[in-house]
Amino acid sequence: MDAQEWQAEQERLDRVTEKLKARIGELEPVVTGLSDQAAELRRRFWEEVTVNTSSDEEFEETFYTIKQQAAVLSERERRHRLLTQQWRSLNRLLPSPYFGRIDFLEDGLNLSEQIYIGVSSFVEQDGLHFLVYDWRTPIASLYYDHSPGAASYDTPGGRITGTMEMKRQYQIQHGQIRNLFDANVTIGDELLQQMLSKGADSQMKSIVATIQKEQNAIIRNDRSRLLIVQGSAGSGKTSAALQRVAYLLYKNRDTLKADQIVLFSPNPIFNSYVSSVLPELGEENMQQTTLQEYLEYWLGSSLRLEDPFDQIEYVLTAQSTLDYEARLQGMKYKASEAFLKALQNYAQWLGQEGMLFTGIRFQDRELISAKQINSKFYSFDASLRLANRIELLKKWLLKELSLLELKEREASWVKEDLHYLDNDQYAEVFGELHKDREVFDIAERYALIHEKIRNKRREDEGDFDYAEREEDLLSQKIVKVSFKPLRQKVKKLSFIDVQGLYAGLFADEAAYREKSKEAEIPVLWAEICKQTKEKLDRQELFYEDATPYLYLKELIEGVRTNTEIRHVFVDEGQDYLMFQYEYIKKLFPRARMTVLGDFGQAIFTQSTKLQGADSPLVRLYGEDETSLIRLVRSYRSTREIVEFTKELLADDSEIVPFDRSGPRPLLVRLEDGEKRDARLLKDIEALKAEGFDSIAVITKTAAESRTAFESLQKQDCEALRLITKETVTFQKGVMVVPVYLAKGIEFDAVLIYEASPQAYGLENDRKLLYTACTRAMHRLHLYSTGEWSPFVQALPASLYEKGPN
Ligand SMILES: Nc1ncnc2c1ncn2[C@@H]1O[C@H](COP(=O)(O)OP(=O)(O)OP(=O)(O)O)[C@@H](O)[C@H]1O
Repeated sequence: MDAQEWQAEQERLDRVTEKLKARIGELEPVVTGLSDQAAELRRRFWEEVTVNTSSDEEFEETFYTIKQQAAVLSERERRHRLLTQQWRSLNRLLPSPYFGRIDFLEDGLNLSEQIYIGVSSFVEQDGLHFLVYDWRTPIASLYYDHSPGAASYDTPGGRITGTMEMKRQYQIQHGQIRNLFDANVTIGDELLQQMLSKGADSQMKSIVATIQKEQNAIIRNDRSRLLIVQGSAGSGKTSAALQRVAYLLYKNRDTLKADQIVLFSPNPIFNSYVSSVLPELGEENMQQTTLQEYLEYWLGSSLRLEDPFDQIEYVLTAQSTLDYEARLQGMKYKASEAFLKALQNYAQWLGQEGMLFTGIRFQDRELISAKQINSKFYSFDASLRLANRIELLKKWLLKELSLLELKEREASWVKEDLHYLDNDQYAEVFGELHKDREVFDIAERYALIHEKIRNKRREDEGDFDYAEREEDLLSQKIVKVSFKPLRQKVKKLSFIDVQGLYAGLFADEAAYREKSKEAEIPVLWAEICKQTKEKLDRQELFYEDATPYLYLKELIEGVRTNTEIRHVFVDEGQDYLMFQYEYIKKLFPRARMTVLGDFGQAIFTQSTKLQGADSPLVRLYGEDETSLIRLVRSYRSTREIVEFTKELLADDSEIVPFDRSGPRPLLVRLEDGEKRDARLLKDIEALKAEGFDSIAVITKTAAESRTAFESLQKQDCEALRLITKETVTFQKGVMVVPVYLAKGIEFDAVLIYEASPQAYGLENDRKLLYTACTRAMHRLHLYSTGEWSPFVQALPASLYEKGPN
């Protein structure tokens, strides 16, 4: 770029910066002023209103003044919100107002427009000229989708075609241009190079300046009900998902609020890792949760749910015994479509017989027995759905409770209780007996007049039957309060013994066949039954039982839904079962779904393929409503690391490294654990000295993490952290972490603690090792105290260096 051109750009930047400053300066007093005004207005609300009710006209006038005052206040508050938002986004623009420019000549026009793109828009005072365009505007997609030449973009009014004459990128800091690139093919590899060669951070960064074309397609996809993104490790799935949230919030800003979007994350630490991207883009965070949290919420507190991390820990660490085999078979079966069908058949069977209820008890007495409930239930029209009959049953129970409550008022314990009431309860009843005495002066005056007009006195404690009425009311209250929990239980449908019903499926094989009409029963069914029941007897639930349990519950009780949510994002989507997708779909009937995942990283026992003809996910909403986007470029790791990790996968997954170079992965074999730890610590020190400050020692399991942590600590490793499933915030530093908790996160350097066949020997371990290694951005080391894992042994020697011991 010649100096003159650079100079011209800097001058333009200076002009924009000046205008930004001026606008911020203008807004500042207005923003603070408006805020003070609104507060003042709220404080003095009643002073501005003269309440006069002496005549109808006065009354009406008072009413209108109040309404007017409220409208003024709400308008001030709205204006304040808008201006504050504007003021904030201008402040965000100030240090670096834009990152891109395109010159676009629209067909049919003879003058090309210079379009500068930044994190939000900045318009001249005239309201017509955009000094900066928000990256989410339709025209800005030119920047992401095209290189100079013929180009087009879509607007709500149709497609605009033309010619892109130039595409330029900027790195601006504190109002100074640090770098300028004229890009001709994709969005400047050079800028991307610079971004990617930086160190890992404790928080994910926004990528708006360098979004790639295929990522832009994900971000702006508006068509499908279900968008599936299958992308290799480090291809920017999570990044694209977060920018997509920002895009949706911008595009639908009048109708969509951040809390109408939910992101399902793989673990709590990931939540913390991604939580700053949207605020950085000036948007509020969407709701973030884990499926576990959701399942626990809907299960209620009666059952303790195993979490997926304990489940995977069991799978990875337990010995191969009959119990273990049965559990694995159980997990597989309980995730299958056959089991889903079995539950549906079971629900049908329950329509005819076998429902289980718990009686309604009160003070050691059975008010309504389970048998009564049962016969009432089966007295309803058998053609009605289970859930509808349950609804009728609930209504009936509430009615019965009202009748019983009425009777209960006469019970001797109620009379007893009357003597022990406190003053507050009396005061409450007094208030109720005098409830037609108004609190406000105006209203009381009105009531007095009314009394005179109707010539009817209001009731009073002077009345002869006051004491009797007081006692009645108090008794009524006492019983009502005692019955309240019963009513609540009925409303929550706790009279259905769902736990018993679920356990009932696991009685014995013959019963199961009858209830579920299932023909193919797992070989170790007896063992599976025993395990499931034992767990339930302890008021616990295996993780694999959680979704089927809730599914059965909903078949009986009716589906619970959340109609507020409009967009659901599922990250690490390969780790969810079809059962769980069905559940999420039902839970959020008005939402569109975006599922992001990588089958190469499917480390849980059961997983869902996201693409291909055999992907069950496509059946969720049907092919017509589903789009699939594949990402194959990997941005996280250096070329050498990607080439190494790619070979770890047995299939021919297409994974293309971004061309950023670094040292080849290092393999270090040591005689024993002690030597390995010493070597590892030395390497950590060397990596720190090189400037890397996010270093992870990755183990296969949590148990191994703990051992590694303790033994490394003994050797005096400073500030080492152990990451467990309880860890909720992600910080930079040196840490020991089991691979399944490092999902979705990245580190400058990754050290695989033990890459021997004992750790990664079975076919199931392949993806674990792959997932662990793909967390590395710049350096990857593998250590072993024995042989190398067969997956490492199979790699061509040209892909790695062998370290000195
Ligand atoms: N267009 C881009 N510009 C700059 N950086 C990018 C871009 N796309 C991805 N990256 C970077 O690549 C890294 C990986 O991105 P991200 O975590 O979104 O990938 P992922 O596909 O979700 O990975 P994984 O499945 O392995 O967890 C991040 O550091 C991200 O900032």
